[in-house]
Amino acid sequence: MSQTIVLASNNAGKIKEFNALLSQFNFEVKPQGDFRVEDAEETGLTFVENAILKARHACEKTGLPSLADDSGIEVDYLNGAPGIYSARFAGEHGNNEANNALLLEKLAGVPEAERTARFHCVLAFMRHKDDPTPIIAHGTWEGRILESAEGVEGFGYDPIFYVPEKGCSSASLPKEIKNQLSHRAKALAQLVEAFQARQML
Ligand SMILES: O=c1nc[nH]c2c1ncn2[C@H]1C[C@H](O)[C@@H](COP(=O)(O)OP(=O)(O)OP(=O)(O)O)O1
Ligand SMILES: [Mg+2]
Repeated sequence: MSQTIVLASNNAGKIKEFNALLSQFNFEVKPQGDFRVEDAEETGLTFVENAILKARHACEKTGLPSLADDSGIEVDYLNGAPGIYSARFAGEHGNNEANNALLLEKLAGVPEAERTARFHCVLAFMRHKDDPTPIIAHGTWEGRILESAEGVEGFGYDPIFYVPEKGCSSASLPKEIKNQLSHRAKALAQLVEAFQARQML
């Protein structure tokens, strides 16, 4: 019998990646949209708080265990912005084109060496809405911000995120490669270790 886990996200790009990344496990992972769960309010001041808020909200609405992802990009030249506000950087939540355009504009004329950035992904797994010990995992992916968009794969900031180890943007990588290298892949590997330590796998 496979256990159902709700994926506490309404982001289609993330949901696709999780489907691929989680296919090796014996869980049935269903996006919260299947249960008509709407976005939780992301009022936290850290990725960790927001991930817990989202996971708790999905547990509350469905009565099932849930996994949430709060992620974003930290740009050194902007002292860490957009960070936890990545999805709403240009104002409208989830407008990737506007977010990318604003980030390129803020970095106009900034030399390559000062364009360093990293993606963060924090995962929170909760067994139920009152779970006092959510499992938290965190992965990062180092790169820098390009001067213009490149590539059509992925989502969000992928077209303007340069991956030094591959010499191209993350939107130019086949999804299998992104899923080996990304902040999300690393966080998930950490989550799996925590599941193993708790004898959940
Ligand atoms: O691999 C990635 N490649 C490109 N961009 C990415 C990635 N991972 C996160 N990001 C960006 C997208 C969004 O601007 C923000 C996440 O915001 P975040 O609130 O966690 O997600 P969201 O509101 O889109 O969906 P939801 O909260 O329903 O999971 O960081
Ligand atoms: Mg969100």
